Amino acid sequence: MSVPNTKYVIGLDYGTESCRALLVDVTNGAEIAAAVYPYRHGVITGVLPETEVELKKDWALQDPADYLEGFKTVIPQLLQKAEISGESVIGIGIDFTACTVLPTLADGTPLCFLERYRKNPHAWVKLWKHHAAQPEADQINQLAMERHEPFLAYYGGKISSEWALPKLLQIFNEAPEIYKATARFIEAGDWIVWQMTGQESRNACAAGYKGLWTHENGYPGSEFLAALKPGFKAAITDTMQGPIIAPGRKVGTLTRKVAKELGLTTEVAVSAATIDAHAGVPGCGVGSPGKMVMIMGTSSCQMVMTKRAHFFNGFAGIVKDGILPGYYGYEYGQSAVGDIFAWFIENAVPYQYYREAESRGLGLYALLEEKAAGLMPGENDLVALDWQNGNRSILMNANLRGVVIGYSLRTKPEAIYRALIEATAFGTRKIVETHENGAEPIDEFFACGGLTKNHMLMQIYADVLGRPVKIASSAQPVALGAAIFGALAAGNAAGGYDNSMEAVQKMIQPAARIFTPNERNHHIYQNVYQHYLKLHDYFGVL
Ligand SMILES: Nc1ncnc2c1ncn2[C@@H]1O[C@H](COP(=O)(O)OP(=O)(O)O)[C@@H](O)[C@H]1O
Ligand SMILES: O=C(CO)[C@H](O)[C@H](O)COP(=O)(O)O
Repeated sequence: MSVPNTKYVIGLDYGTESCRALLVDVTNGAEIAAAVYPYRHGVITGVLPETEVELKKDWALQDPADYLEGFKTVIPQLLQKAEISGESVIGIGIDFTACTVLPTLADGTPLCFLERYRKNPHAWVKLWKHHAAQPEADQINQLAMERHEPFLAYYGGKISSEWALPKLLQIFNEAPEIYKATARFIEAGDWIVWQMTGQESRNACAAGYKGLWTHENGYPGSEFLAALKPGFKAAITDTMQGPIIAPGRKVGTLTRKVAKELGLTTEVAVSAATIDAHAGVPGCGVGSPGKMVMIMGTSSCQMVMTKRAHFFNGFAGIVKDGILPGYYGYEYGQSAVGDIFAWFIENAVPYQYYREAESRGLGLYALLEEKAAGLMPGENDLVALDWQNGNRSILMNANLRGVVIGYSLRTKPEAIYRALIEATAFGTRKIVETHENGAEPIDEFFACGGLTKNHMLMQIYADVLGRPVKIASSAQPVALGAAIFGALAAGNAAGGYDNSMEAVQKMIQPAARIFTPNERNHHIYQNVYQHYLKLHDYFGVL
């Protein structure tokens, strides 16, 4: 039951596999209720739903109907679970995976909702992990280097095939009729805000990290676009324009129709969207520079803020005020982490392990964690590269692939599983060293995301980094970070906040657990990491 006069905010975290929601007491960040909506169509690969249309390799799509069903399912569930009335909700914040983009008509109707386009894969949402636009990214990088385009420096010297412009250029190259019908090419986070408020916006976070927009220079000019492809020169001005609004700023309030459908009022302020990883920073209680937040899920992102801008190769993006206002936000990433472990479980575990797990009432993750925890660092004699879905940071090349060396006839599945986990930790260490060499020292590490429930994995990360890793107090820190942006959009007058630092201090509890490095293990990993670096430098130049 609600406490009289308590005000609440809602955080919506649209991850790769599901929409997670929190109802939060705005005065202290207490998590009153939680709800999850697994996407009905999940990640679309292989075949387009309800058709026989086959998708090529490296394609990854989603159905925007799942996103609508997401908030329409979880928000009423929150109110019901908390037994509160909608009148006490003052704000909503939304974080979304990015660059997850869709083509729509001028009124926001997704092209894949229209019968005439539904069978064309280019009419659907291109999920952040859609890597089929690598040739377009290669062309953009090559031309930008030749023309000394200023935007390249803001992406560490190379943009990813995951970003918006390669994906739009792929549509232009492969589906002219879809490109012609595209009035808006919009981030899914901004599209959801649009559906809720009727107001179109482009959040400064995704525009900066994924859309080639910079505070200093705006979007790349039409000359550059025309040099890419003559008919492409108006691509950005035609489809990606819209007011650039920083996360935490109010875009609008719920429309009457949406408010009624959700059981909320039309007074509810909706913040500009942000990227899921970036919401994890305030959600972990970080509001100042020099602290790296690792958001560890299907993929991983490593976020850190600095007082001033440093330009060097290897980061995925730098945006002024991109994470929180007043600082430069750096983003790094690993395109596959949890995905690697899911792939291993689905493809490389013998049936005896499934039978053992079933007979003991364990999940496969738990069984593998138990067996792999029994191995000492280095005992598996294996070294791996974590590139099953390419390398985002620091090499920015989606064509790279995974490597495991050291197999013997004695190699067991748990040894391989542990080597894959160690490889993702080495990949994170390479990112940390690149940032500290190019920018400023990192004095604290925080982690959140689905992988933090694997304590063996978290201990390996602490041992490989040689640094303590603090685990977020919240079970859903990304959604909590989104709720903070909802409180900022509502503002102090409505019971929220006007200052992000105050919101973080009031709404976030101290870390739930700290994994501290085991010195002996760290010493062993120092040697194994040298082998990782040799593989990294040898195979990283594909
Ligand atoms: N115990 C575990 N150990 C390792 N990986 C796990 C474990 N549990 C889930 N995963 C992986 O975590 C990923 C989901 O992460 P999560 O943060 O929950 O979702 P999302 O990436 O959609 O935000 C999946 O790739 C899954 O394979
Ligand atoms: O590139 C991104 C952030 O900048 C994607 O949003 C992120 O990699 C996807 O996160 P998750 O794997 O946890 O869904």
